[in-house]
Amino acid sequence: MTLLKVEDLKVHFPIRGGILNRKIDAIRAVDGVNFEIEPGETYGLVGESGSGKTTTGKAVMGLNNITNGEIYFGDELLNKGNKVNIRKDIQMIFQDPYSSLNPRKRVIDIIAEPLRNYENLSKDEEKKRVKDLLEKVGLTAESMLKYPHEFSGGQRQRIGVARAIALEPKLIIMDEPVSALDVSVQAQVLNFMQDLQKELNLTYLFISHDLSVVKHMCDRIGIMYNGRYVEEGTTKEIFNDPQHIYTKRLVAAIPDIDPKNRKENTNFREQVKEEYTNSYYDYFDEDGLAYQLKPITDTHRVALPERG
Ligand SMILES: Nc1ncnc2c1ncn2[C@@H]1O[C@H](COP(=O)(O)OP(=O)(O)OP(=O)(O)O)[C@@H](O)[C@H]1O
Repeated sequence: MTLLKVEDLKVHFPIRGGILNRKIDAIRAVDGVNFEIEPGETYGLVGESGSGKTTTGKAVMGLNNITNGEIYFGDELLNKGNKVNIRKDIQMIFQDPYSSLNPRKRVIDIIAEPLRNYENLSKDEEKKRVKDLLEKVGLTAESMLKYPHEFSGGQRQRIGVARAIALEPKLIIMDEPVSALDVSVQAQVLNFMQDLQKELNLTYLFISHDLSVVKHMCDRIGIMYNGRYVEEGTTKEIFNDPQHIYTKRLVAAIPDIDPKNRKENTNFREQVKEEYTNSYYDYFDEDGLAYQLKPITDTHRVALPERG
């Protein structure tokens, strides 16, 4: 059964003004988004800053009121109207381990917090659980008594992961989990998250602006632009056969790693540049918004205008 199903999700934030502070307009942060995530997969949500990725993740987590739509977790509808129920099966890891861990709390209190909210453990049981969680993320039991500033960035992200897995969730939403880390540490943390996924049967919603990271991590990818999807497909479809000009631009901007493909990539880049200059606006409606997605294979959907 599908683990997460998001149907026609809209999250609009009111813009207020005038002397009566009335709602005069709205920021359409998420504007009609549909996607499904299967158990065990890593689903990437990609787009530039402001495209609505974080707002989508927070809506699924129940951290935002929603304006419209339905969010299903398995066969359970999570939202009643605009309020989304918080589930312990869904946890979120944030971008910046420096600011998402309370600097005044010791690691034991940080990791035990969700346990204290949901489970009634004795002090000894709690200590044992925290020790096991620390071991699972590759940290020693002594870490328990330390404060976040005593750890490196990569270690802090591991503490965040230990807290996120404390309640044995099924789905983890990761919002730019490695963007704040040194490049040398990023691969280490990503590989560790992949290992953990296999070990604990986790499903990931992986939010990122970095396509090379997403390529490494994800099975399927949704590309967002301005609150809407422009394309969705398997990682192979998105990277080998991008259809929307916005996706093509993102893919063309990835630096060459393999010198064998350099000529091919330069040709692709030139082609995309030309298409961008000549036909960019054909890909959007008169308000500059993406069209409805249409399937071109069983797994690949693209926001292209009606032709003919
Ligand atoms: N609480 C809020 N109130 C008003 N506007 C908001 C709020 N949260 C987000 N927005 C706006 O919604 C839009 C989408 O923001 P969002 O953070 O979801 O984008 P993003 O793709 O995750 O970008 P980033 O990677 O920079 O976080 C932006 O225009 C943002 O300013």
